[in-house]
Amino acid sequence: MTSGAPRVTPIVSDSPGSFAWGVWNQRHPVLIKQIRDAYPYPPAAHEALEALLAESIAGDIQKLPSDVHDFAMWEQWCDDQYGRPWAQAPFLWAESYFYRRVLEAVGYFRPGPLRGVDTFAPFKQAELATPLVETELTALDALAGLGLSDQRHAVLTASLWGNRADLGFRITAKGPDHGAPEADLIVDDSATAWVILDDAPSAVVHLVADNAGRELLADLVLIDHLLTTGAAVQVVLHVKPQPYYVSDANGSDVVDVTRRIAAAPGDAADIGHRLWAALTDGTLQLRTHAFWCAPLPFDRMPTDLVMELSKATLTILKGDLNYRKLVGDCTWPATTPFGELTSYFPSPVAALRTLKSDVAVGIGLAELEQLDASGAQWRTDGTHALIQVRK
Ligand SMILES: O=P(O)(O)OC[C@H]1O[C@](O)(CO)[C@@H](O)[C@@H]1O
Repeated sequence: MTSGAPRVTPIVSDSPGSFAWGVWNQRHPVLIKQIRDAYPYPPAAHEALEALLAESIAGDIQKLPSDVHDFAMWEQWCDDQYGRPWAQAPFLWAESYFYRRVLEAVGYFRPGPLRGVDTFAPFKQAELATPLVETELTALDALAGLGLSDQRHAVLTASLWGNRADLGFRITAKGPDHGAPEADLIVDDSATAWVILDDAPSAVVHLVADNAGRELLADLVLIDHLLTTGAAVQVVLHVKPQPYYVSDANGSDVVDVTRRIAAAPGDAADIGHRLWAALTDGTLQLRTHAFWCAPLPFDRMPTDLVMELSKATLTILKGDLNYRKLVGDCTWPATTPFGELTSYFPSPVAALRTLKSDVAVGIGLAELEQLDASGAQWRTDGTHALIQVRK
């Protein structure tokens, strides 16, 4: 390298005190305990979970057993990481693989009574039962009385800040998980997103979901708004094919949350029934793909997914992990243009993300200096957010 520019490298977890290090050493021990307590797993599952925890904190990365259904896929995705210390593997790669190994430890894909039972369902269900959900559903009564631009602002920002409610993050997060007064939207390109939709005669929006529970609830309200106002003629909602990153949404979460909205009093019930009808008639399509749980950035998306997303008028990517996969989980200078890093993406793209990991791009220099000078953990504590759009 001849220039003096800083070298951009993948984020790894080997630096004690770093955010990534804390995920393995502080967050995961709590998470593994929560998983062990969530179901009456047999002794072998408890042992496998503890062994995975020890391996991932201080050991080398072991392969999945060769008889698992997705062994060949992981051989393709493995990127030569097997046999390396976990802490030296790219953080993005290692975390996704960790969640696959959790499923292996509890026998999620193995024959038996708990086969296919969502490892994280008890956490997701508890979140849906909180009084906050009731409050949020009641607040929907005020939506219809707003003008279009206020409605747009309300549904988009609810979907954005809903991302703060993720259950993996809550394990070590300190602040409140709702209506944070200190919350700060660092970049707001939302006007561009609406222009993209308004300029298209029959817009089709793809929304790549993140968490179930309150985040998915807000995403579904956004989807209903897009469909009822005609901003989109069709929405395609992408969810994970299996339990992942604790609270990531899968198909049954969409059904549960839609039912929960429809069962509420007031305007929420109408929204819930409209969503149910849209799912039934295909105006709202539900999709999944193995790649959504891959340990890889989106510039390595397989051709079938590229083809599918290339039909989108706009793809909305929710959450922190999708953001890391979109821009690359690397030590980018935070002023690196968002449009430059996402130019490969097959459609115009909007990222709605609260910051819960070190990666951040597309931030103005003055703003960045101010944030850094504040002394706050703004990149990781979930108090800040971005709405970034590339046409
Ligand atoms: O649910 P989200 O917004 O994708 O956030 C999950 C985030 O939590 C973490 O798992 C913490 O490790 C991040 O790695 C990840 O980006």
